Amino acid sequence: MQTGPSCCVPKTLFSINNLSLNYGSKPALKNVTLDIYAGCITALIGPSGCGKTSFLSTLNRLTDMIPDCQVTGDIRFNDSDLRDPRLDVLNLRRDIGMIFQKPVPFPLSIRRNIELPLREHGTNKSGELNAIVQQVLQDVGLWDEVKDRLDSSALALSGGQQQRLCIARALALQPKVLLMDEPCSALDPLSSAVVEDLIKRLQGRYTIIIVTHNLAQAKRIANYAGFFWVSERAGCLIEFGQCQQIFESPAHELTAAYVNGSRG
Ligand SMILES: Nc1ncnc2c1ncn2[C@@H]1O[C@H](COP(=O)(O)OP(=O)(O)OP(=O)(O)O)[C@@H](O)[C@H]1O
Repeated sequence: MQTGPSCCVPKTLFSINNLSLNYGSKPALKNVTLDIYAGCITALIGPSGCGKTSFLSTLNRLTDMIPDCQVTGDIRFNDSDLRDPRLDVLNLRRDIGMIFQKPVPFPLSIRRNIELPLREHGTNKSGELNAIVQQVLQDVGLWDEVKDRLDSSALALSGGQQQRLCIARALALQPKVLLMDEPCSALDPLSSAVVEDLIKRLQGRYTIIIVTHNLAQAKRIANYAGFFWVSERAGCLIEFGQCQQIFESPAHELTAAYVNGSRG
């Protein structure tokens, strides 16, 4: 099986130090420290409940919206304090888009799905909107499939097409980062392969952090991988490194057991 390419010169985009997260009194993440490199695909792997989604949600401050969720530790993004309470969170989420497991198009036309966030961020000229709609649909390989029905409901698209539309909608805002939470797991195998190919093509232009339970997929597309585990009832990062190293010569025995299928 092919392993993901390694990034040439790693340049830190997120620097995360001693990140912990509690839901009320229940710890979900404990002392997570790692760097995420610009332009690379980083896969987060590990068994259910080890805090991968919680970790992802701290990176665009979605955790702010969860009552009783407390985050401690340091997250630097582009050398700025991402946890600074004065930070403009709307702008942060423009820079750091999120794609969810289940595609969530708005119940609007294909065109309006992409235009809506653009209009919210101040782009209103129809020529500019049309150009962006075409560009991002081409970027996700959907243009030829939908160019004759841009004003039809997005809900009539297949699951895989809906997921590519959601990625196009995120790309329209010209993010630096895409956070992807199991973006293929709700799709049939063919659609999943199409979305996976798309993610691979986006590597280099965007920094991508993807949570996946599909180890073969992580191995195929990621440059770096982080392995999470539950230890003393909280999620923790056991090992982080180049994808090939994590899968072929893991330093930790738990990582080896997980990637070889004997644990998790
Ligand atoms: N909003 C919440 N309130 C309370 N507990 C939560 C909340 N979200 C997650 N948890 C708990 O935090 C822990 C980590 O959950 P999280 O979803 O981050 O793990 P995960 O590794 O992404 O799991 P999965 O692979 O199943 O999606 C789990 O024990 C979960 O039950």
